[in-house]
Amino acid sequence: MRSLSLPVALTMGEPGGIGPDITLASWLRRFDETLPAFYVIADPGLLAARAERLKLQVPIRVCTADEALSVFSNALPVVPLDREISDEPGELRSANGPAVIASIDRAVDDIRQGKAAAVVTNPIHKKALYDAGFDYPGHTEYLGALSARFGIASARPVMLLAGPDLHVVPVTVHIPLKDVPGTLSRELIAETGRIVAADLKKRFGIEAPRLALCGLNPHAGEGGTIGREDMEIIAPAVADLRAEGIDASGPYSADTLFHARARTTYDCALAMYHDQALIPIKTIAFDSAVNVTLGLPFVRTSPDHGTALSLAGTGKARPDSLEAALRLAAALSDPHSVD
Ligand SMILES: NC(=O)c1ccc[n+]([C@@H]2O[C@H](COP(=O)([O-])OP(=O)(O)OC[C@H]3O[C@@H](n4cnc5c(N)ncnc54)[C@H](O)[C@@H]3O)[C@@H](O)[C@H]2O)c1
Ligand SMILES: N[C@H](C(=O)O)[C@H](O)COP(=O)(O)O
Repeated sequence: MRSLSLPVALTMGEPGGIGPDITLASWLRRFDETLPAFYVIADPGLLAARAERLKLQVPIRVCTADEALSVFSNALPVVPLDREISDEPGELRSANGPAVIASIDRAVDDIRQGKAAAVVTNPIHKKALYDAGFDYPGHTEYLGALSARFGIASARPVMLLAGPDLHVVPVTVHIPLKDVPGTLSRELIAETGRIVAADLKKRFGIEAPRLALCGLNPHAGEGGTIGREDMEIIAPAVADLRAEGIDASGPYSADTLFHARARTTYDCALAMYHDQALIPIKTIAFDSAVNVTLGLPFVRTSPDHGTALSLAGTGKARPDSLEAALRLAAALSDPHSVD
C-alpha cells in the first residue's frame, strides 16, 4: 500500500474514546507494508498523554500534511488542531465537540487541496456531538454535506459495511425503529441501489454488481399477510432497478440471506434498517469489517465500531478494524490495487 503518493488523513474522533488508543497501536504496526502512511489531525497532547498512559513508545511529531510521508516511519505525524483538548479516557466532555468536528472538516479540506489520498475517521460519540449542537445523524450525513465544498452538493452518502465475506448497506440508518416503515419508499430504496451499484463498480471494480434486497417484515411479508411494505414498496424498487439494468433481486426473507451459502449469491445486501444490516456484519466480521461511505466525491472509511469508552486507556482496544479501514481506504484510493 506504500504505493500511495499521498498519506491518509485520520481524524481524531472522540478524545475520551479508543480512537487515540487504536491510532497509536496502528502506527506501531507501520512496518506492515499493507498499511498506508497516515497522519492524525488531533491535539498532540492527547496522543502523547494516551501513549504515556498505555506505556507505548510512540514518538509524536507535529507536522504538516505535506510532511507526513517523510515523518511516518520514525514518528506518528500529528497535524495539530488549533484547539486544546481536555480528556480523561472514558469520559465525554461536550467542550471537546468543536474540536472533534474541526478534525473532520480539516481532513476533508486536505482531500480538497490534494494533500491526502483518503479520509479515515476515528469513532465519534454521537450523543456527545448532538449535545454540542451537531445536527447530523453521524459522519456519513455530515460528509455528504461537506461534499458541497467539492461543488458536488448532490452527493447522497450511503453507508456500506464491507467485510471479507459480506457487503451490506442499511437503507435507513440512525432513526428509531418505529420510524422505519414510514421512511422507506420505493424511491429511497431504488436511489440507494443505484448509488451502491455505481460505487461497487467504480470503486470496488465489480463490473455487474448483484444486489439482494431484504424484506422488511418476517418472511418478507408472507405474501402480504404479515405486512405490505415488501410487496408495495420493496418489490417495486427491485423492479425499477432491474428496468435500469441493475442486477437487483428480492425482497428476500432477511433471516436466510446472511448464512455462508446465501452470501455467495450476491455482492451486496440492502437491508431496510440499521441493525438488520449491522448485526450480521458485526457478528461475522467485527474485527475486520469496515464502514465505507459510498456516494462521496472522495474515499472515506472508518472502523466498524464506536468509541468503546470503557476500554479507552486500558490497552484492551483492538486496532484491527481501524487497520482494515486504513488498508481499504488506500486500496479504494488506488483502484488498481482493489482485489
Ligand atoms: N463510525 C463511528 O463513529 C461509530 C460507529 C459505531 C458507534 N459509534 C458511537 O460509539 C458510541 C458507542 O456505541 P456502541 O456502544 O453502540 O458501540 P461500540 O462499538 O463503541 O461498543 C460495542 C462493544 O464493542 C466493544 N468494542 C468496540 N470497539 C472495540 C475494539 N476496537 N476492540 C475491542 N472491543 C471493542 C465495546 O467495548 C463494547 O463492548 C455511540 O455514541 C455510537 O454512536 C460511532
Ligand atoms: N452505524 C455505524 C456503526 O454502527 O458502525 C456507525 O454508527 C456509523 O456512523 P457514521 O455515519 O458516524 O460513520
